[in-house]
Amino acid sequence: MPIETVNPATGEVVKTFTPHTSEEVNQKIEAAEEAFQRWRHTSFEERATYMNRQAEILENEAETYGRIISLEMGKPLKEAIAEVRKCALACRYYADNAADFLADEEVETKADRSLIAFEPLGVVLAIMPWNFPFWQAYRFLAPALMAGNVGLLKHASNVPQCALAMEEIVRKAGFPDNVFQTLLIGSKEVNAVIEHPHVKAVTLTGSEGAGAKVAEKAGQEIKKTVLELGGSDAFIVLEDADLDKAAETAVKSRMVNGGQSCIAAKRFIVVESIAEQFLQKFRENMQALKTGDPLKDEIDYGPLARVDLAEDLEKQVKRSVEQGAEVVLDGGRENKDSAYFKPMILKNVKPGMPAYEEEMFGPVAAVMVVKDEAEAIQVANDSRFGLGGAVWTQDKERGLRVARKVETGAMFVNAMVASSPEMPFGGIKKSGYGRELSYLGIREFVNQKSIWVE
Ligand SMILES: O=CCCC(=O)O
Repeated sequence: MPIETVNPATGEVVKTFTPHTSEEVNQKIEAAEEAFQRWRHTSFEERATYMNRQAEILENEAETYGRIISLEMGKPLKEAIAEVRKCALACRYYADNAADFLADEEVETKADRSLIAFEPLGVVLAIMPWNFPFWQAYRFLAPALMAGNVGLLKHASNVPQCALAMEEIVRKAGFPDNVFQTLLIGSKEVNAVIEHPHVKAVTLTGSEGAGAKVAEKAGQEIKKTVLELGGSDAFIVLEDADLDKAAETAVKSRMVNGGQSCIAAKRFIVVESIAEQFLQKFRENMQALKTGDPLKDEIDYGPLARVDLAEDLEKQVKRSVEQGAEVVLDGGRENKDSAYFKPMILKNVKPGMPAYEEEMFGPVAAVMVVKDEAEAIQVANDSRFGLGGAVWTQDKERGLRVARKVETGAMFVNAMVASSPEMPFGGIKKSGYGRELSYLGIREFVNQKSIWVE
């Protein structure tokens, strides 16, 4: 795919970029390694100073960067601004806590002294997606730099301006040269970067296919990976749920980022005694959403990020309907050249249908009616994915019990799944492995070293 900015709202090619040559990439890797040899010896205080300055830049210029996000991938400007502000939170969180998270841990053994030290690994490659082009990169960047690592970003080909903007923000914040650089390369060039001896680890957020390829290559090179892949989160509505709140949140959770979020609710598993009531509210709320120009304040969702993504979603819906899914809210695309896709709700979604088995990365909700809590848990777990999920019940203890039985990296009771700097983020099954955010995230790319003194 060419590296270019295409405005998904209009289809206009706004700017094209010349990819870095392999020689340029090698120079950047060498420069990253040189930067690492100095950066690893800086204090947490010094790193935190730059990180906090970076947070200020993100907060003060949230609209400027938000506009780049909206231009490149089509999310409403207000959501893009919120995304940039969330990055500032992650910067401040790790600026405040990294020293504690990575402090030596004394351990009682028969030695005179034994401890676990956490030391940076070196150059880490981050392969990031277009859906939250700032947030996904920052949740790597903030802990990685605070730990004393340096970063190389290979961003999705449709968000080069976002990638370059982040490099610029790091520079403006005063970080030393080359601690964070963007590589303008295609996915074919990634293997050579992973192979490079200076590159010590890889983190990828993206598709299952991309994750498998990167993990395979990194495995050959014996390099650590963290993979944050797809999700098909269950949204379980039990008979004692607050249905108004559940239906309102169901829409928010399906439509977050225009439906293009790995942790968006995708499978709505509803107990039969309240299914019709829930569905009616869900449908009404979904129908009320407004679309249009991403830069307009009054819209709720913009276009999908690319026309081919809208085409793929359309095909998944078509195949599901051919196999018996019932359309209870009709939507989809108005013309074949458009990336706009109106929300849809499908009912009677059954095993074997794309809406049941695959991730639907756009505004299509799959509804499954079940007889009780036990069947809801069974259906929720009948998925290749295991990223997040939600359960709705007014009995919090029951919610907690159900949450423990659903096989995912995160469960939310009476709330939509969302990431926050304090809580670990990541999945199980085909949703990947490893964790981002929290103290667990910063410990992924460090040498957890045992030191024994007699
Ligand atoms: O697409 C997945 C990440 C979404 C988020 O962290 O809010």
